[in-house]
Amino acid sequence: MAIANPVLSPAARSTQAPFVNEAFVDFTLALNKRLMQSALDEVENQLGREYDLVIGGRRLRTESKIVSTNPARPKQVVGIHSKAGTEHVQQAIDAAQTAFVSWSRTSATDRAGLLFRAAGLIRERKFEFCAWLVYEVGKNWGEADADVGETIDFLEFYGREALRLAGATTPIQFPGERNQLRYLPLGVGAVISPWNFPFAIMAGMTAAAIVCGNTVILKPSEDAPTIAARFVSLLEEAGLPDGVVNLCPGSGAEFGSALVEHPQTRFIAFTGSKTVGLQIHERAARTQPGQHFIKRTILEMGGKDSIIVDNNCDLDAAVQGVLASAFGFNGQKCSACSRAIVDAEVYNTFCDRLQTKVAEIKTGDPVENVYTGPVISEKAYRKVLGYLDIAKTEGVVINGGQAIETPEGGYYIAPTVVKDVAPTARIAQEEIFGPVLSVIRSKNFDDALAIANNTEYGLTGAIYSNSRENLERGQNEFHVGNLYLNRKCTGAMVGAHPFGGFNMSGTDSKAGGPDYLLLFTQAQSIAEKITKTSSTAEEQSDQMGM
Ligand SMILES: NC(=O)c1ccc[n+]([C@@H]2O[C@H](COP(=O)([O-])OP(=O)(O)OC[C@H]3O[C@@H](n4cnc5c(N)ncnc54)[C@H](O)[C@@H]3O)[C@@H](O)[C@H]2O)c1
Ligand SMILES: N[C@@H](CCC=O)C(=O)O
Repeated sequence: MAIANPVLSPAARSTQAPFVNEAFVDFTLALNKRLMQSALDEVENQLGREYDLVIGGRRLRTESKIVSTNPARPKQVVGIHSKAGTEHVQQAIDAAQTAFVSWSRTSATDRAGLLFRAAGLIRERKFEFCAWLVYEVGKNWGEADADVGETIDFLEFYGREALRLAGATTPIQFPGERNQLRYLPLGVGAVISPWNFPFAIMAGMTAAAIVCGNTVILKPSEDAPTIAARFVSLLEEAGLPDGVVNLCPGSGAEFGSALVEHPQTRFIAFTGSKTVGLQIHERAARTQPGQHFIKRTILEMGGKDSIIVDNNCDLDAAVQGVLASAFGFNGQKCSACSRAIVDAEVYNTFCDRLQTKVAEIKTGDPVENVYTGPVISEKAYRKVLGYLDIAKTEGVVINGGQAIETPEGGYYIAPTVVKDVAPTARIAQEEIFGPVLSVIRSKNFDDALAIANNTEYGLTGAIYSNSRENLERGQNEFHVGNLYLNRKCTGAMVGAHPFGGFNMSGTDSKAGGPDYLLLFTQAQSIAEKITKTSSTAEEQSDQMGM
C-alpha cells in the first residue's frame, strides 16, 4: 500500500540540498485526517500477517514465533514473526560477513543513495507507517508522526554525514608527503533496539551503521518487530544488497546476548534500559576465543529526567512543558520528565494549575487520536501499577493513581501526579517508564540543582526561569546530555539537538549529531612520501618551490 502525502512533500528532496527537518503533519487539516483514517483502515486489513527472518536476503520461517499485539486491544494481533534462536546467530553473522566484502567497498555516494531513496519511500508512505505505530505500540497520531519524521531525518542526515566524512582530509599536508584520513567501516555489528521509538531509533542505528559500510544483524524489540520487518522490506525496495541488514527478531536474553558475545560481532549499537545496557557492556568487554579486536559498544540507556521550575518563571509555560514532557506517549520516553522540581514560592500554585490541566487529559484508544493511550504491555502495566502502590506511600497523589479499565482490556493507566515527594524517594529515583510524575519542592535554585543532579542518570533536563543568571548556572551545573531552557525536555530534533545521556544514561553517543557516524568507523591515516614516481605534476612543482 502506498499512501502518498500530497500536502507535505510530493517528491523526494534533492540529496544536494542542505538537511532540513521533516515537517510535522498537521492533523487539524481535514485532508490529513482523511489520509490518516484511510491508512489506519488499510493497515488494519493487514494486521496478523506472518513475517520471516531475513538472513542474506533469504526468508527463513521458524516454528517458534513472536506474536506482536496491539496494547490497546491485546487480542488484536499486529504481526506474527519468525523468532531467531541462538542457532541463527552464526548464519546471520556469516551472511553479514559475506555482504561486508562488497558493501564496505561500495562508494559513500552509493551507500548514502540507499538512505536517501529509503527516506523518499517512507515520506511517500508516511501515513501508512504512522498507522503501523498506532497499532503496534499505541502511539497517538502526532507521536507516531514524530517517530516517522525522525526516521526520515536520520536517513537524510546520516546520508549527508557519510558524504561529508568521505571528503575528510588531514588538517595539514606534511611537506614532502601525501596525507590522507579515511573513515573505514568496523565490520559486522549488532543493532539492538527498543520498542518505544521502534521506527526512528531502530532505523537510525541501522542507517548509521550501514552508511559507513558496516553490515548488521538487526534485533528489534520483541514488542515492536512488525515495524522493523516493514522497514527492512522498504530498504530492499530501495536497493539494499543481500546480507547488509539481516533481520532477526528474537529474545533479548537468548538471541541478543548470544549475538553480543559472538567473537565476530565487532560492534553493538544498543538503545534500551540501563540493566540491559550494562549487561551488554560487560559481555562485550569479555574477549572470546578467536576474537582479534576490541568490541565497540554504543549504549543509550534510561533516564530519570527533571524539570526545574524557578520562582520567577512563566508558570503556565512551565505547567504546559512539564505536562507535555511527562505525559507525551504516556511518559514512555527516555527523555520524559518524571520529576518536576518546583521552587517553594510557587509550589502550591504550580501544583494546583498542573492538577487542573492533567485532569483534562483524555486517555483512550490511539486509533481515535487521544492524548494518552495504553502502556506497551501487560508487563509494563504491572510494573507501573506496582509503582503506583509505592507512590501512595511516598507522596500525595493529586491526579490518577489507578488503572483505567476498558472492554478490550487495553493496558491503560491514568496520568498520575504525585506531589510532596522526597528527592530520594524510589519514585523520584527509579525509571518507571509510564505516566507517573513526581513533584518535589525545592528551597531555592541551589537546592533545585542539587536535587536535579541526585540520580544515577543524566539524560535530559529543563529549566523554566526568567533569571539569566540561573539559566547560565544551569548550563554549567545541571549535568545532563540534553539540557533545555524554557522548553519541554522531550522532542529532540535531528541535527539541532544531538541526543545522548551522561552517567548511567549511556555512552552519550549523540544520535543525530555531527560525531555520531564516527562511532561506526575506524579512522585510518595514510602517509605517502612523494617521489618522482608517486607524485602528481602539481606536487612535483610544489616540491621544486614553483
Ligand atoms: N537513551 C536513549 O536514547 C533511549 C531511547 C529510547 C529508549 N531508551 C530506554 O529504553 C528502555 C525501554 O526500552 P526497552 O523496554 O525495549 O528496553 P530493554 O532494555 O528491555 O530492551 C531493549 C532491547 O534489548 C534487547 N535485550 C534484552 N535483553 C538483552 C540481552 N541480555 N542482551 C542483548 N539484548 C537484550 C531487547 O530484546 C530489546 O531489543 C527505557 O529504559 C528507556 O529509557 C533509551
Ligand atoms: N529522542 C527522544 C527520546 C527518545 C527516547 O525515548 C526525545 O528527545 O524525546
